[in-house]
Amino acid sequence: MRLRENDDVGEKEEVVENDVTLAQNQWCPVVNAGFSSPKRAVVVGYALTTKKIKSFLQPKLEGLARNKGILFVAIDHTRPLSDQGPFDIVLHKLSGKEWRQVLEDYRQSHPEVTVLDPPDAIQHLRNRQYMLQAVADMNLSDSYGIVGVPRQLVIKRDAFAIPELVNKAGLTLPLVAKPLVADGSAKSHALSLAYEQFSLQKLEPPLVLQEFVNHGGVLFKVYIVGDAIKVVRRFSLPDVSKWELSKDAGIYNFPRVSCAAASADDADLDPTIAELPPRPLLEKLAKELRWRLGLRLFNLDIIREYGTRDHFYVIDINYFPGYGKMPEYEHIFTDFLLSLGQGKYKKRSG
Ligand SMILES: O=P(O)(O)O[C@@H]1[C@@H](OP(=O)(O)O)[C@H](OP(=O)(O)O)[C@H](O)[C@H](OP(=O)(O)O)[C@H]1OP(=O)(O)O
Ligand SMILES: Nc1ncnc2c1ncn2[C@@H]1O[C@H](COP(=O)(O)OP(=O)(O)O)[C@@H](O)[C@H]1O
Ligand SMILES: [Mg+2]
Ligand SMILES: [Mg+2]
Repeated sequence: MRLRENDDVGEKEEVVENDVTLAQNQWCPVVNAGFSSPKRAVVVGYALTTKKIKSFLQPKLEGLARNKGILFVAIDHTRPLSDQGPFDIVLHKLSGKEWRQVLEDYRQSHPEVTVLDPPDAIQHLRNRQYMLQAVADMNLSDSYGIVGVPRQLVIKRDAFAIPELVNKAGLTLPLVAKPLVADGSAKSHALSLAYEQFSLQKLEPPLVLQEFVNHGGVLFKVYIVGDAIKVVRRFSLPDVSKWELSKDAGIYNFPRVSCAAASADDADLDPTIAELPPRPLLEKLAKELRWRLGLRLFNLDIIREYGTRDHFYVIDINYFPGYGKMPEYEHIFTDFLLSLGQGKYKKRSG
């Protein structure tokens, strides 16, 4: 099977082909408490873009995986999935309707295989109208802080109507305009910052208009891998002042803000801006989102409203993000895959 390009939402596609068939049971020596015992390997079939393979499947990860008894095997797109493996886990980040259907059929016919993650749950994140809904529904507020989402408005068509719609909805400028579809294409990452009401007509729907929240130019990336959480700091868009707003600055377009954002972990920053969100708050948020979204591999972009200590906004959620940039991802990921594999064997024998 070959994946079709540009099906429903003009998706990016890059297919990696490989011809690998495994023997029915892959055995692999795992060093355990000083002596070696043969254990069945956890076989992870992967379907990833070339870019993702390069950033994620790094030699250190593969080496560590091998030592822990995890085998990564490339999925061959020219052959039926059921003829390959057998896999314990299927790890994927490819787009396209056809591929989604292949995965859904495979999940039905192979309930014993963990597909990371279910295609319909991933699909939910590909539309910015729904992406943050789960966070809004949670209404998380406790002694550690408040987590919300910026107010937003969906514009499907007719750019001329935007100023009036924004006015009616009571949204406050400046606004961030984000493409409605978040399909990983360059276009889906292009943002505009709109400072002035009538320039809003220049925007190109379909899009989401989100209130810009001043946050001191620092963003927190919260990486989630199953139950594990890691947070890093990144530089973000700078705050917008009243003075800039009064200049009627119009609209600024950014081809892609997020990928250019450097790490801010080692920067000398104002501690009131750089302090990480409280761990218990993130634990609660991640736990609830794993359940609500039905995903185990994702990250959240979180900002702290400038001038507050504990008002946070989730502005973006990404499926299977760039884990290569997450500290210690090799250990965290292999432990996670192992726990999935072991859980399954226990279930079978229990
Ligand atoms: O490529 P990377 O390592 O920057 O990872 C991208 C993510 O960066 P992050 O880890 O959040 O800094 C990136 O996150 P942002 O949307 O940029 O916040 C996306 O997850 C991106 O996937 P896609 O293009 O939306 O399908 C991710 O791209 P893919 O690697 O999945 O293509
Ligand atoms: N509501 C917002 N308020 C302030 N800054 C924002 C807001 N939304 C996005 N940004 C900035 O724009 C960047 C990209 O937006 P994001 O929604 O994360 O899109 P992408 O999916 O392309 O990463 C963020 O990393 C942040 O710097
Ligand atoms: Mg982002
Ligand atoms: Mg994103």
